[in-house]
Amino acid sequence: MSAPLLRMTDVHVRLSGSHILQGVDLTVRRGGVTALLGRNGAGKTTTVKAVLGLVPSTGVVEFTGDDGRTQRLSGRRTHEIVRRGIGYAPEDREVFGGLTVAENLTLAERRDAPAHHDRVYELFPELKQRSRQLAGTLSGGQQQMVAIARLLLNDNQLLLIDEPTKGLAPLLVAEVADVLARAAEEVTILLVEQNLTVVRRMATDAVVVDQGRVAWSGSAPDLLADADRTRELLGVATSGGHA
Ligand SMILES: Nc1ncnc2c1ncn2[C@@H]1O[C@H](COP(=O)(O)OP(=O)(O)OP(=O)(O)O)[C@@H](O)[C@H]1O
Repeated sequence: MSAPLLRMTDVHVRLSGSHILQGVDLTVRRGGVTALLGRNGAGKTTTVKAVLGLVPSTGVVEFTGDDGRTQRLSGRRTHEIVRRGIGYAPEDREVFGGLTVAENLTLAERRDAPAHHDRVYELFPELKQRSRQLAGTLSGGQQQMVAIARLLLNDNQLLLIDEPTKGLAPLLVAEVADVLARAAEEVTILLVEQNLTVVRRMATDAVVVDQGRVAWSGSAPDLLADADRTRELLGVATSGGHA
């Protein structure tokens, strides 16, 4: 069996004197969408930041790229980690509102690698139509589309996407879920997501974090099919397929 794309082993994070991650062990399988789930404050964002070297951590984070080489990410600087082919869409999207859609994409180009504008516009024809529109005037869902499109511009192998549907109205949630589904056809995704309808739609695998530790991991459909377990782990009901 080939190595997982990403493996975290016994990762600890301490911030401002608090022990936030207390030995996280998780893997992200190549080719799927792994949902990173958990209650508010469980440690999901911190887990993603630990992969990227955005918070100080101990433990091991390993990445096995398409070339089959396993590389240790822990201890490396964020720009080196990103250059390995790991894209990040943070919770607040960070789209440049005063720039056009096209300018937002151009800014995401990496100097040392080809950028795939054609691929992005093919995947998201809406962005082609709106390429001259200021990103700040886009809907929340469309801004999220720009944020994800920027990640697909480069040859990333793993996307870390943090709560892309947070604070969006239901119609926009559906729009963003479409965007994610299109992105997932191209690249492996680790998705922090509280909306279980979105998780149900695309997640192949799930990891549940609770109080800085992994409380459950396995098949996402299996988890969501088990209403009692989902309620116990996430504190939400799954009846009717809605979060
Ligand atoms: N810089 C920091 N200093 C101190 N505590 C922090 C810091 N950053 C995060 N925390 C705490 O770490 C815990 C985990 O935060 P994290 O953002 O990883 O949770 P989360 O699972 O992503 O939550 P949410 O779903 O609410 O976004 C929280 O209790 C949070 O208050």
